[in-house]
Amino acid sequence: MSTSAGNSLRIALCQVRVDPDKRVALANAQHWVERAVQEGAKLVVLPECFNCPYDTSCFPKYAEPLPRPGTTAAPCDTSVSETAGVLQKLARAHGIYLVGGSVPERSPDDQRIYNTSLTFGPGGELLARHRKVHLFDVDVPGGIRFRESDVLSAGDSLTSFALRDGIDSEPNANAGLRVGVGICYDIRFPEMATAMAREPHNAKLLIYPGAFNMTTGPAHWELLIRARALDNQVFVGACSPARDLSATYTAYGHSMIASPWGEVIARTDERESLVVADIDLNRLEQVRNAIPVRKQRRPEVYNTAQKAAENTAT
Ligand SMILES: O=C(O)CCC(=O)C(=O)O
Repeated sequence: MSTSAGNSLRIALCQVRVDPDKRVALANAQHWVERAVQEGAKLVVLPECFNCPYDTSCFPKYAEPLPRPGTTAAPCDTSVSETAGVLQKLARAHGIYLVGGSVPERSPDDQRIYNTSLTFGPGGELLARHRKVHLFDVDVPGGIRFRESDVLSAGDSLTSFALRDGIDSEPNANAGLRVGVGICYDIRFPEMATAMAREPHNAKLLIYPGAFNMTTGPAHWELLIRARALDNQVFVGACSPARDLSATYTAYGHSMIASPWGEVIARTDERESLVVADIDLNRLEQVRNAIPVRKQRRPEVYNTAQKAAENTAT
């Protein structure tokens, strides 16, 4: 069966276990990406911090300098970034789009550390680099306290990439489809998803490598994924690490994909596993035509600062 035919694209989320040994974690990620390829996936996703324990004390130690888009026509220098080299090789060997979860990045420019996602295309080209925009600084009494900003710096831009023609030398009906990328806590910010779903990005699929926890996961993970899908009428895929009770931070798991109708079309539990779904763009158009909220917006009403000024003036 063709998996990028018609108006449909097969995507897979790899809910992998993160081993504290980076080499083992990379080998395990490779194993699961290859399983996703066997399932016919053309766009494959890894979770947040898939090569490093999600722990601020680990980020500086695991951080690598990463390439920027436009600088990797040649193979990534694996002596500089082992992780980028592995991701690039996998994308090229299998002719897939690979959203490489996220990893701690040490910027060669300012030595700051970012939580960064690299996306490679089917030719091994680096298509996108997203630095997490919203850092996870929270304090939930009796639940979880975490402060990414103790060691991480925040990115300052939105990220999307487009699928090109000719995956596997087949004409790709999804050429031009734009995919937006955010990282974990970024999903809590509706304006960010909406900005990616509007021009000039016009993303129809939003991907969030994430690692919710045992306090906020059960409460908010599915709700946020479905909400971002429904309010923007887009597909949303959110990919978590598998739950590991021996880790200092226990990931919730439950990677899932939601449709523009706001329903979950594929999901898993907390174990190491794959989530596979066909993203049907005809379905997206049906939803947008049936309930045309994107055309019915009234931004002039929502601009409350301007409204207040107008009311004062009259
Ligand atoms: O928003 C949440 O509850 C979890 C966010 C998180 O774990 C992260 O940003 O890494």
